[in-house]
Formats: sequence, structure tokens, C-alpha cells
Amino acid sequence: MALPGDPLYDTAALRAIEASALAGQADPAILMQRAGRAGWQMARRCWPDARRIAVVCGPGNNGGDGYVLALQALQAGMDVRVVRLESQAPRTEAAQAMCAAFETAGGRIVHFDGALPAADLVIDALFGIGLSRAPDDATTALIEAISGHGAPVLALDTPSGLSADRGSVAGAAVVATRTLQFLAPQLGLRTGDGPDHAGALSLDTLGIARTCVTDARPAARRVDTHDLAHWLKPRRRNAHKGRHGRVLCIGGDHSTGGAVLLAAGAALRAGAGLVEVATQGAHVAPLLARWPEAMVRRTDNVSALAGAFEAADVVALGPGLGRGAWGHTLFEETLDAATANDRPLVLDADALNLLAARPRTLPAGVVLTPHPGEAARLLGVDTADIQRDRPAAVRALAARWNAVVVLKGAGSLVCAPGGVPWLIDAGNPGMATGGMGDVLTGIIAALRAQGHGAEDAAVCAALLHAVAGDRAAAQGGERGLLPGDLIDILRACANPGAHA
Ligand SMILES: NC(=O)C1=CN([C@@H]2O[C@H](COP(=O)(O)OP(=O)(O)OC[C@H]3O[C@@H](n4cnc5c(N)ncnc54)[C@H](O)[C@@H]3O)[C@@H](O)[C@H]2O)[C@@H](O)CC1
Ligand SMILES: Nc1ncnc2c1ncn2[C@@H]1O[C@H](COP(=O)(O)OP(=O)(O)O)[C@@H](O)[C@H]1O
Ligand SMILES: [K+]
Repeated sequence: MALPGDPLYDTAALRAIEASALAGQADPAILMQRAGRAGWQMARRCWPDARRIAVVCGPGNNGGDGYVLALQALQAGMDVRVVRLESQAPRTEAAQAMCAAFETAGGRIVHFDGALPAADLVIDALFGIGLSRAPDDATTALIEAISGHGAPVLALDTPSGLSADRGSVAGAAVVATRTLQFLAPQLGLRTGDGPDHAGALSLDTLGIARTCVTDARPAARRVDTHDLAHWLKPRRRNAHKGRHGRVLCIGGDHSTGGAVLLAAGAALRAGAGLVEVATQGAHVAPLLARWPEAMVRRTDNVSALAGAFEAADVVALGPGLGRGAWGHTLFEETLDAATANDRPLVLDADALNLLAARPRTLPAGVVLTPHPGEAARLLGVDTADIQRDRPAAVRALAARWNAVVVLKGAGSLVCAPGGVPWLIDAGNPGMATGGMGDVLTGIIAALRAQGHGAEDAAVCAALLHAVAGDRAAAQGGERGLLPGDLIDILRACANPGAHA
């Protein structure tokens, strides 16, 4: 069956796509010409009333695209200014030719003196995929002037300063209203800092042959709400609860009992056949009051769980587990028992912190769900290192722990060992609320219990979680969104047809 979703690319792949598109072309500037024209058409379509256009051009071919756009705007009768740093005259032959054509047509170029001219639209053609270092002070001032101008900003290819590969900003990056990508979509615009800087996304393939793109190696596959149906098929009419698996959720030390309650509720709403919870005695009654469908038992150690362990199809360990003696004991014993009983595991929250502190070989088929802080502990680096290059981090985590990893946060990434990451193109900052991750853990466990493999369950669950977050936010707004709101809406999202 065809893979769901659409490929996203990194800079190396985009360079290969460009080279293959240009092979045999008589005019090496043909793509630059098309890119600048596409930029101007997009500007006209989105901002038809804009008359004064400021085009900020950098020293490379992204600047070249800007000069082409500026010439198009000039020829359309607009009031156009190209703005650049004195030190950033065009350096490539193609960009120099486009700059010369603009000047020959009477176009005006001004050096940046701390402020951009008055304009109805600012074009960001400073850097594209060729960004190679953090901007210096003068360039930072120019970037800040673009973002702070007040007029809408159309970024050509990439918002300048954002890494198209990593989705991170070293220093400063343009905050664009819209970004028009060229040739093929970039991974870095969709994760980490990408969405905050890129604004609305468009793509122009510049008329190249499809095979130039399909021959390139994707850096990730993007999935969104339309892809849920790939995994969430209608149930067989002859189904019974035994077919939909039994989830055992372990966690909820004193003071964090709500975490395992949320995981259990999410597992139920994501369609697990049976959900059992092992937690501290004090949490048994409240958990049963909220979810009478769950089977709840007080647990001091795993031997108290022997029967439950054998019956479970998947074990979710971590929500509210804590790092005290209780959590330590359950962590070690659960991993031993899961290995001995060959039970699929989902590890989250303090189970990840305990794993980082006491590394051990994991059994096959484990799913880890770190947020960037937990991911940093699992790799022995800082959180900033994870966020600097989320795609590399998720690949490294999957390889280091031989597990499927969900790296959470804006533009969550899911990766199996040696695989191409999946980019979850859904979710919103309303989900940055305590307990949201516990809901995800419950969903993954439920899908695993319903027969999905580790990678399928992780991708589908991360997508379902994010789609539910978007639906809940659409109903009541992002601020104040609670994990319980997601659980309430999960059923509507988890059934084919409900998410058309
Ligand atoms: N790759 C492609 O397929 C196509 C590329 N085109 C455009 O060309 C762009 C790539 O062009 P380039 O490879 O010339 O790269 P860029 O124009 O993105 O930037 C490279 C230039 O900026 C300088 N530079 C990089 N980081 C800097 C920093 N922090 N401070 C100051 N200077 C810095 C480099 O020394 C170099 O001169 C694409 O993003 C796109 O806009 C289009 O013309 C059409 C097709
Ligand atoms: N800005 C955001 N955009 C999209 N999703 C987000 C954002 N912030 C958080 N989330 C999602 O919300 C969940 C938060 O999980 P986590 O940080 O583990 O919270 P907790 O430990 O409190 O349960 C993750 O699935 C994450 O991807
Ligand atoms: K740009």
C-alpha cells in the first residue's frame, strides 16, 4: 500500500533537485527567473492593493530571485525599492545578471541605513537555503527591520535566518506573513521555530519535471488530518472487546495521580478493548469514579501485577510515575517483566527520565515519547541542542534506544530506527498544558493494543492527538485548552468519516 502523507526535503535534497532540473538546460538562470516571477504573481494575488514594494536582497541566489521580482514589479508600474546591505551586493553570476537587468530598467537600489523605506509589502529575499551561519549585527538589524516593518512580509523560499533543514534560528530570523517555497517543500518550515517564522506556506515547483523531485530522498513525510483514515479503518462488524486489546497503564505516584487517569481515559476513548490501571492506593477510588470502565488496582510492585501483566497486550509506563522509590521499583520491574513476557511498551515522562539515568537495553517494539527536555536527558545533551536540530535529534534517539520515538512539541516528529521521520502537521500551542503528553501515551497504547505496529501506532496516535487538539481549539480557543477537552473529542476524531 502507498505510504500516507507527502515528502518534505532538506537542503541537500533541494540542491539535488535543482541540479537534476538544470541538467541539459541552456540557461542556468531559468529557475531564478521563474522563482522571481512566481514571487511577483503570489504578491499580486495576496496583496492586490500594494503599490509600494520594498525588496530586501541578499548576496546569493535568493537575492537573485528578489531582483527578478523587483523587475517584474517595476514593469507592472509599482513603486519599487531594492534594499540591501552595502556588503551584500550580489555574488553569484546569475544574481549579478538579474541585478543588472533591474538597474538597466531604471530600478533603484538603496543601502540599508537602519530603516526600511515606507512600503505596502516587504519581500524577504535575503537568504534562502544557502544560510550558512548566524547573521552578524548588521544583518540582524536588517532582519529585525523586515519583521518589524509593519507591512506584510512575503519570504521567498525560506524566511531569512531560519534553517530550512533544522527548523531552528541561530540569532535572528524574519517573521514572514507568507513563505513561497520553490521546487519542493522544506522540512525546516514545519517544525520547531519554522511555523512561527514562515507564516502561511505556499509552494511553486517552477515547472520542473516531477521525477526531479520523486528521485530525491525525502527528509521526512508530512501527515495531516486527511491521513488518519489510512490507519483508522472501520471496525469489523463481528468485533468483540478481545480483538481491541488490553492496555495496562502503570503510574500515578502520590501527587501525580491525574497523569495516569488521563492516560487511561485517552486509551479508552482511542478504542482499547480493555484498560487496566496500576497505581497508588489513594488513586483507585477517584480513577474509578471518573472511568468506571477501567479496571484499577493498587500496586506496590510488579509481583502485585502478575496476572495483569500476562493478560496485557501493551503496557504504558510513566505518566505520573515519579522518581521516588515507588517509581524506581516499578520502572525496573516493569522493564524486566515486559522483556520476559515480550510485551510491547510505551514509555513516557518519568519512565524516560529513569531510563536516561539508568540506561538499559530495551526490548523490541518500544515507543518512547519524550518532550525536548526528556529527549535531551536521553541523549545526554541540552534541551537547546535538541531544538537546534529536531530532525537529527529524533533520528539519533531512535538509533540510540533502538525504539520508535515521538519527539513532541510544535511539529512533532516520529521516527523508527534507521527510518525517515514523520512530521505531524497538526497541533497547536493550546496543547502546551500539563497532562497533554499523558493523553498521547494512552492513545499510542490503545492503537498498539488494537494491532498496529510500533511505528504505525506512534504516527497515527501523534496525529490523532494533534487533530483532536486542533478540533478542541477550534471550538473554544487555544488558551485554556485542557487534556480532558482532547479526551472528550477523541472519539469523534478516531472514527473514519468523522474527520473528513
Ligand atoms: N536551489 C534551487 O533549486 C533554486 C534556488 N533558487 C534560490 O536560490 C536560493 C539559494 O541560493 P544560494 O545557494 O546562493 O544561497 P542564499 O541566497 O540563500 O544565501 C547564500 C549567500 O548568503 C551568504 N550567507 C549565508 N549565510 C549568511 C549569513 N548568516 N550572513 C551573511 N551572509 C550569509 C553566503 O555566503 C552566500 O553568499 C534558494 O533559497 C532560492 O531562493 C531559485 O533561484 C531557484 C531554484
Ligand atoms: N506549540 C505546540 N504545538 C503543537 N503541539 C504542542 C505544542 N506544545 C505542546 N504540544 C503537544 O502537547 C503535548 C505535550 O506533552 P508533554 O510536554 O509531555 O506534556 P505533559 O508532560 O505535561 O503531559 C505533546 O504531544 C506536544 O507535541
Ligand atoms: K528569504
